[in-house]
Amino acid sequence: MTLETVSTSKAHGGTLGVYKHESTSTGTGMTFSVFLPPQAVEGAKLPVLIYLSGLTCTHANVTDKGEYRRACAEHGIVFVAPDTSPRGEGVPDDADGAYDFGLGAGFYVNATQEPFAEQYRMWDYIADELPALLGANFPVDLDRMGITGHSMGGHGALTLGLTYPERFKSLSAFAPIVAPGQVPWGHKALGGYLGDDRGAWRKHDAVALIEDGKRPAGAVLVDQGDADGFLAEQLRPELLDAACNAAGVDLTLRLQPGYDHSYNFISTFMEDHIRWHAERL
Ligand SMILES: N[C@@H](CCC(=O)N[C@@H](CS)C(=O)NCC(=O)O)C(=O)O
Repeated sequence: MTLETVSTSKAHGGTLGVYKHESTSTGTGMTFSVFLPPQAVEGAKLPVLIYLSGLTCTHANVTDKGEYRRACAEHGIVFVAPDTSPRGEGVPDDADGAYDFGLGAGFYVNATQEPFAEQYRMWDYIADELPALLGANFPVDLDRMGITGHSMGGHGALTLGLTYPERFKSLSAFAPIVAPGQVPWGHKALGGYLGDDRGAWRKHDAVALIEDGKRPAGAVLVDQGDADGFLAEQLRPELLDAACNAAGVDLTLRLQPGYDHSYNFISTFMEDHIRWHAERL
């Protein structure tokens, strides 16, 4: 597992790095960023937070606009931002080049449908390969790992956190797709990657996972802007609220007045999410 360092730069007393490696999950090169806070001194093992990005993003969107570094430096959290899909020569994309499927839209599943099945293996990448890579190359304590994300990445965080509560000890999301089986983005992505078997979709649908008995490691924080243009059709946080209420899952769902779907919203509440994870890791 060789890592290539693309860049490093000092920030808030720590180091922001961008790294590349050849992924065994996707069979492609994958790029991610890591912020090491100043507490990352020789011999330290720090809690780590993985942030999964949304549609159209690479590692760079949250790295440039997420404004997480000051809070991570304060709380001693390592922040990791992976890409949202495999990329590179020969990696298939949406047939029409649409933004909501294919490149930049891996939806954090292992695809079973051709021509995506070989490389679109973002579930394995985030659940297994990336943590192992972090453990081998950075001063992280994998027993103190949390997960968060935005929109499609919020969906990834919720489904991974619900499926592997022993791995992801803290969980939050910004404007997540909570029930892809019930909304257009999810129908397209889960149908395209997993085929027509809706039973397979349920393993990648946070609301269905809760209905089917999965539980997160602890309480869950979700922030959602009420001026988000995707709220009513694609995100539908009320479905998560209802599932959590029925199942006794401790969900803090905050509807934030006036906020949209952008990084202006995410960066506003990022500090709260870093603190949420720091208190639980
Ligand atoms: N306006 C976008 C829709 C996709 C979108 O809003 N993507 C969100 C995540 S779901 C995002 O973070 N975009 C990148 C950014 O704002 O930097 C498009 O049509 O390309």
